Amino acid sequence: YVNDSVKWLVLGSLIEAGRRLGQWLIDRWRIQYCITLEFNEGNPSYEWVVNILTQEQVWRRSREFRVSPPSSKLKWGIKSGADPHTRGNAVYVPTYDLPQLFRWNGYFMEVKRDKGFQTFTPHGASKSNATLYISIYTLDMSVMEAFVEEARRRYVDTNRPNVIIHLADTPNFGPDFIWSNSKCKVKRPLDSIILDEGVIDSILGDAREFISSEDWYVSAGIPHRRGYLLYGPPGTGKTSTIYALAGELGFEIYSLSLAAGFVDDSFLQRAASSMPKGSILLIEDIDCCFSREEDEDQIMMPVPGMPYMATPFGPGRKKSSVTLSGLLNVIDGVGSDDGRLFFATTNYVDRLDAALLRPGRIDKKIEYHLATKLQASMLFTRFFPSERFNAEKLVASLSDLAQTFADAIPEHEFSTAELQGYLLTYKKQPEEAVNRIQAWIEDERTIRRDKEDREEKRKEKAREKKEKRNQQLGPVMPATRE
Ligand SMILES: Nc1ncnc2c1ncn2[C@@H]1O[C@H](COP(=O)(O)OP(=O)(O)OP(=O)(O)O)[C@@H](O)[C@H]1O
Repeated sequence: YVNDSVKWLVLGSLIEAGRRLGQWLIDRWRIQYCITLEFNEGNPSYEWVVNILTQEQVWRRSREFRVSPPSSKLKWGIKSGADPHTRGNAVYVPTYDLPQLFRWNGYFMEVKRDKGFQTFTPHGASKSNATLYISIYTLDMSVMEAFVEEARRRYVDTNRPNVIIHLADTPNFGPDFIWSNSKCKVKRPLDSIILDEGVIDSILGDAREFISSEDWYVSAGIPHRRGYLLYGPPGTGKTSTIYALAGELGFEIYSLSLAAGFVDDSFLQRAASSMPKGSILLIEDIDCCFSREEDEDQIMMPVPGMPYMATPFGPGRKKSSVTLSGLLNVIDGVGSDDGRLFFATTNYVDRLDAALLRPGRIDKKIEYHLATKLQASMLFTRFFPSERFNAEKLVASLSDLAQTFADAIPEHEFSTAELQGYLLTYKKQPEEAVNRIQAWIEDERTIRRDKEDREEKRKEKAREKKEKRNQQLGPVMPATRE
């Protein structure tokens, strides 16, 4: 009995030792003959690899799926030959928690996904940043590059009918987790943007000329970058112009707003440096990082523990955490040798610093205006094209209606977005839209007057509060260093 036990013990030990040796050999073999690539969610390359895995149908043998509504951020839903009109009730996202083996170009590869850790933003939202690991069984390093390049190329091809807009709209807690949200928009035709004649063509021509003259920039020793500032009142088509241009040029947009509290110098720097070639950096509300000394509502807030020191920004004041030097550093660095485009938008051009506006940073400034009569007429015609409306049923012709509509619209008083909003309420009744326009204008004017009165009262109250507080505090010393 003892002999038998010893025999089994020795045999068991031998089997375990053999198993460990086998595992060790497999691990050694993997380390020697396998290249592993890591793709982090929030980095553009994650989207590329997801797209190629979807096209290669790597998920065919997957048995675990996460079900998402189709309206959610569809990183995995971007299918080959993406049809923007396809509608399903749900999207099935393979989880890849177990390694999946597949072949690409004759090479064996393995994909595994790590769910990542849950991060919580100061606003309470949670997000996990997943990581994909792709192991390629080869000694040839060039396969790695070929795979990533192919993934990128296919991603661009897949989304050719669309414009991809990456948004940095969540505070990030990791170095690679910046572009947290991607939207896939159907390309907007340039002629659907109603602007003064030649405006769009001049920007497009300028951008094309810039893209095609990389060699010239290099030989002249000039950084290959081009900056555009689109400024003017809200709702006049600045953002729409950039989206339409990106579609025309086949560029992806990387968009962030300086008004977002979590965007600071370091975030901006990382965001700009994680953009690939052939993309546009779009900074909205660029005026946010310039303080306004003339702001009447500034409330001097006492610094805790130092009653005679004060900071100029009261609670709730929207001031970006990005500094001017941080912003300029990013603009100077954006694609200095990569031919990337930089677009900025603002509603307050007079608040911008001259350092930002100098050529080399902003090369072209385009002003947007509130709608003219001509724009109103063109908008009307776009809303009510003659092919869609049976002219016989209308008392007046569509062109006459467009003219009457335009005549009623005062020049430079309403934005194109406001007119669009009005026309949307009558999208099937062109005559009704014309008949009611005067009443709408009167209503809008009353609403604006009321708003202005309220704003005036609010400012008055803030001024009184400020004076009262200053009297209580005594003289306010500026916060200076000895
Ligand atoms: N000139 C225009 N031509 C066509 N559509 C326009 C125009 N201006 C505004 N619109 C429409 O109004 C809406 C808002 O436009 P958009 O976001 O481009 O304005 P914006 O100038 O960027 O505003 P903001 O300064 O508030 O960001 C969009 O749906 C767009 O289609």
